[in-house]
Amino acid sequence: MSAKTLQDLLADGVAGRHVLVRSDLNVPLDGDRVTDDGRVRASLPVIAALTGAGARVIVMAHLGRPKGAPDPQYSIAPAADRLAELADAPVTVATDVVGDDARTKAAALTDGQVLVLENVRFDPRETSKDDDERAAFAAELAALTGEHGAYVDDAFGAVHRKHASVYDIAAVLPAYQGDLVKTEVDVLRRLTENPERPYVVVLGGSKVSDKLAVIDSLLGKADVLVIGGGMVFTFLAARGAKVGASLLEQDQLDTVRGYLDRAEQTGVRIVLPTDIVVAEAFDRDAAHEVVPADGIESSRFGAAGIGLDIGPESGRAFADEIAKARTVFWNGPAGVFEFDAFAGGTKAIAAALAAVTADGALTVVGGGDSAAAVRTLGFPDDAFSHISTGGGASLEYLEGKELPGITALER
Ligand SMILES: Nc1ncnc2c1ncn2[C@@H]1O[C@H](COP(=O)(O)OP(=O)(O)O)[C@@H](O)[C@H]1O
Ligand SMILES: O=C(OP(=O)(O)O)[C@H](O)COP(=O)(O)O
Repeated sequence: MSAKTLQDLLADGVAGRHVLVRSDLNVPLDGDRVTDDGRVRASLPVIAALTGAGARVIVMAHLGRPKGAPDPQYSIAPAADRLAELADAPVTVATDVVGDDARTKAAALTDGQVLVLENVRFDPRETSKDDDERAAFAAELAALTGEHGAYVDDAFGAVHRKHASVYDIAAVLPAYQGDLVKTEVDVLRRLTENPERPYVVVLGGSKVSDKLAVIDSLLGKADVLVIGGGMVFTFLAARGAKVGASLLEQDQLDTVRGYLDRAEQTGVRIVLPTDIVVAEAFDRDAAHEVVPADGIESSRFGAAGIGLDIGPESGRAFADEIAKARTVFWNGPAGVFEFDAFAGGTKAIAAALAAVTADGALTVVGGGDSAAAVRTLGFPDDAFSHISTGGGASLEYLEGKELPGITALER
């Protein structure tokens, strides 16, 4: 069965009804300053369509990965405040998720107003592996909508999560797909259905354990896998290099060796960096130097050195690969781009992607931080064919995996 859409909900009529909208407001912060508001902006059209039709909108979203309890550094408030600045409708913010404040403010909503709940991950049941716990939390979220509530999933970046506010809630309330999810899926479908070749996938970032598994399936789909970011060190270590204090998934070494072997057998090229920018510490002003990728511990920082970017030679080699592509998907910055000294690799990739886009290739940049990276490095959104709000979600879609947030709507 195909999912009902926002248009179906609008046609049913929403005036006076409470509508729970799951948005992805997981924005990068510097203290309580939003450094890239792309996800907030992407969530606005659905909220505006609903408020414009007289709905009482309750937005639920997560921010970061708190440990299932309130934690001020992960408060949704900065993202919600940004939403309040950008939205055409009046926006209030609750100080809890399903507690007294949320219930009181939800009940007080009038037509066309918006309430943003505190970070849904402040409640441990949101991400629980226990179906009953998640269902109980979903029921409490649904109860905020009173009698004729509805649910809209517009959080593309979180559709790969089997969480209460993404998955279980769709079994409690009439559920509809938001336009953002629909648009994202429509673009990604073009990458899975007969992509023009060469098809290059560029991976990086820090959610290494989440994203390593994707490589297995991409080996059957892409022609070239270009790997940078925190993911690189598990590959370098799998080939026998010492990686100092860099990010390393020790228990994935055998898996990665398997990927390298399979790539060789199947003729897919895995392109790894040949040089690395190694730093004394994970810090904006840390001393740093460029060393060969197989000699990370040969820097003056020895085994304490941390690889925070690919080196300039690797940046050029990655750009060359991208220049030959007709289809490119990129998720995950090549280095810690938030610090100028370690943004070179990400910049080289972004520039190569922009050039090949201008040359007619289909290019998709996916992920909260990847999108933030290209914007903070000064690339306009139209330098790429599409900037997706979801990194892990896009990758799992490209893998052909079932996405709980999408199947829940099709039930
Ligand atoms: N070598 C590295 N070591 C540690 N962190 C890294 C490294 N390279 C990139 N990163 C970090 O990865 C983060 C983004 O990763 P991720 O969340 O996986 O990407 P996205 O949000 O685009 O899916 C950035 O904050 C960046 O600083
Ligand atoms: O930032 C997100 O994903 P992304 O970094 O893969 O783009 C989404 O908000 C999901 O967050 P999560 O990976 O903590 O579940």
